[in-house]
Amino acid sequence: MHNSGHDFSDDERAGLYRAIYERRDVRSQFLPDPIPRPVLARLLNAAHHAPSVGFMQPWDFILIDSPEIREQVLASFNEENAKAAKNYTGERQQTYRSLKLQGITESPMNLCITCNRSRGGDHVLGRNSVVEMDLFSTCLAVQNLWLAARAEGIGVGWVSIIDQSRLASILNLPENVYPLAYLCLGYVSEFLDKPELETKGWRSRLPLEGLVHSNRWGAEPDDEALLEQLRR
Ligand SMILES: Cc1cc2c(cc1C)N(C[C@H](O)[C@H](O)[C@H](O)COP(=O)(O)O)c1[nH]c(=O)[nH]c(=O)c1N2
Repeated sequence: MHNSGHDFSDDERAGLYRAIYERRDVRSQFLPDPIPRPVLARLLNAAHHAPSVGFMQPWDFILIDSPEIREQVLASFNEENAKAAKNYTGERQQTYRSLKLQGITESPMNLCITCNRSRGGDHVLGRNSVVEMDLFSTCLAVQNLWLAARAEGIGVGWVSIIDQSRLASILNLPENVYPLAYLCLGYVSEFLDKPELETKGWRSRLPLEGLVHSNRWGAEPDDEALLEQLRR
């Protein structure tokens, strides 16, 4: 059968999967080396080629190198992180406190990807029933950038332990613009083999076979051949 969409070479396909499997959330391994502008432009362009509801392209990219702004963001992180630590007790809390959950000042740059909730006007194609579709679209821009960064040898860390309204005010965001992702970017000393949360015993990857259902929630697929592949 001729399949003209099957036009990735084996190497190209392997490269894409490699970026997917070897992408990591980076917090501790940042090097101070600046990101060359052509590389940064490629990452932003990768993000800008994400799918978006009604082709809304709700994202903007705030490049942050100001030490003062980063210190303000870090202060919000420290406050929110102290609150978050109180959700745990005993050994779990000790483990939580031992986790490094941001690289705001060590990374050579921070990037906030925002979602402009009113871009495209009142009626965006595909956003009529579920208004959050713009946020989901912006998440895809984040993931595009994250994968492209991996292929460029650049680590990305997502810091969500920040008060969003404080972040919006630090970055001077207009009313309709939501600070969707606060990211730390930079070259790294290494990409870890596994998520740090797994290595540190916080949580491990769930078996995929238990997450695949057939037609209705809870019904295990009776496709043994597929299940066997999923167990690998
Ligand atoms: C929306 C969102 C928000 C956050 C994260 C991720 C995502 C998708 N992650 C990273 C997260 O812990 C990590 O992705 C998982 O542990 C899996 O590890 P790898 O990304 O595969 O290395 C993350 N990590 C961290 O150290 N501090 C944080 O605030 C956050 N916040």
